[in-house]
Amino acid sequence: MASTEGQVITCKAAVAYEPNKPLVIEDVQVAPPQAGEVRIKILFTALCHTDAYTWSGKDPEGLFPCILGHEAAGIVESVGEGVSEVKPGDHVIPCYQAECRECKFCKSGKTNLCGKVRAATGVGIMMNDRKTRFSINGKPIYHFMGTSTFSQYSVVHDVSVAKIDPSAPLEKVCLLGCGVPTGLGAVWNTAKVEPGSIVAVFGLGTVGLAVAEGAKAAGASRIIGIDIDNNKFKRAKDFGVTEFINPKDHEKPIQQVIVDQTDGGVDYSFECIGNVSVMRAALECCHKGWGTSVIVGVAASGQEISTRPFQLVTGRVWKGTAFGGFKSRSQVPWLVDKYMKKEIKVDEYITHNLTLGEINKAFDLMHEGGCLRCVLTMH
Ligand SMILES: NC(=O)c1ccc[n+]([C@@H]2O[C@H](COP(=O)([O-])OP(=O)(O)OC[C@H]3O[C@@H](n4cnc5c(N)ncnc54)[C@H](O)[C@@H]3O)[C@@H](O)[C@H]2O)c1
Ligand SMILES: CCCCCCO
Ligand SMILES: [Zn+2]
Ligand SMILES: [Zn+2]
Repeated sequence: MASTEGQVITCKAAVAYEPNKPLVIEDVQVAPPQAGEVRIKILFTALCHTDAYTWSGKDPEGLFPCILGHEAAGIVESVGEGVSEVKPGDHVIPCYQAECRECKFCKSGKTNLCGKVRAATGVGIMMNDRKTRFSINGKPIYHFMGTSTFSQYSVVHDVSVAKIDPSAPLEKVCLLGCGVPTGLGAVWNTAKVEPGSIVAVFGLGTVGLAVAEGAKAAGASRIIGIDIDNNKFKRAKDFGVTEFINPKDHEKPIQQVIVDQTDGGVDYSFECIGNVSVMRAALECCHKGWGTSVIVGVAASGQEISTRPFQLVTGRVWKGTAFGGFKSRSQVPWLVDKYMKKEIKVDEYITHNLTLGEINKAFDLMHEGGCLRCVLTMH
């Protein structure tokens, strides 16, 4: 039993007090887990663009002050009443996409979404008492996405914790908390790309590269990478991209360029940016009759997509994905096992390693073209 069980833990955390203001490393109090909750010692966390999106203030669900972070790995410190699937000492990955296995969503067999704790995680609190477990000298600090991994300790719902192989390197598999599974799953679960398919990937960041890796594993015959930064192509080839198009090199709309180069359009396309104009292009570069476009990027609140209805009437399919359609508690352990068997990449997505104290520098790096994922050591 941890000596801290049942105690308030004071630890370091990066607090977002206001949109776009630097994160502040503070001594934060983390209350013990209540019923159905798990307190995790976060050892490693990566940064994702969705953290930056909320930090920017453009996310209506963004509440301040809060502790961001949702792509991490750690060890269970203590559990609340009724928690049976994890115990202190277990190696875990916190999951912003919960999996209760009891709600209408979990039982539908049609989605990886789960409704059990969303009403709380969407407003930065915990289900049990609708309060936060974080505070600074008595002042509450909101949770984020039910994970808040930019803290040395965090409290999450038990349905949002995936128990993983304890031999897996936490400084690597923390990436299996968001971006990499999202890209792989967009291909394997959401689109179900078949061997021989022609695939277009818009945006060659971590998510887009994971889409390319997933498409290669699915046997795609061509994987066309589209990015406005030419420097992305060289590295993208290592992930499976076979051709590269920079929209800036063409007068014609990018969807027309792709249609012309693929005898009528691609079988599958993936938007991995969060740009609603590109989402339209990604749909319209798909083949008439069957082409399917998957929206992965997170667009700013209030943004809307548009196309001519005839694009869909003539057979194109427009869909989206959250966490790549993976059921978190069930499939994150499977992804960790695939990594351990060298069947999927993780190391290759990590371009920088910093410490919690350097988190603002890490966010600056994230906005630089050369950064895919930066992993922070939390202790
Ligand atoms: N749906 C989900 O579950 C989920 C999960 C993780 C991330 N996301 C979202 O996916 C998106 C991508 O994440 P990421 O970490 O790979 O981001 P990233 O910023 O690292 O990559 C985006 C890439 O798009 C390129 N780009 C920008 N504008 C472009 C344009 N107009 N045309 C072509 N290329 C363009 C950039 O050069 C960059 O290479 C983000 O919006 C993120 O919030 C969604
Ligand atoms: C729930 C869909 C969006 C999650 C984005 C995580 O980066
Ligand atoms: Zn993310
Ligand atoms: Zn559920």
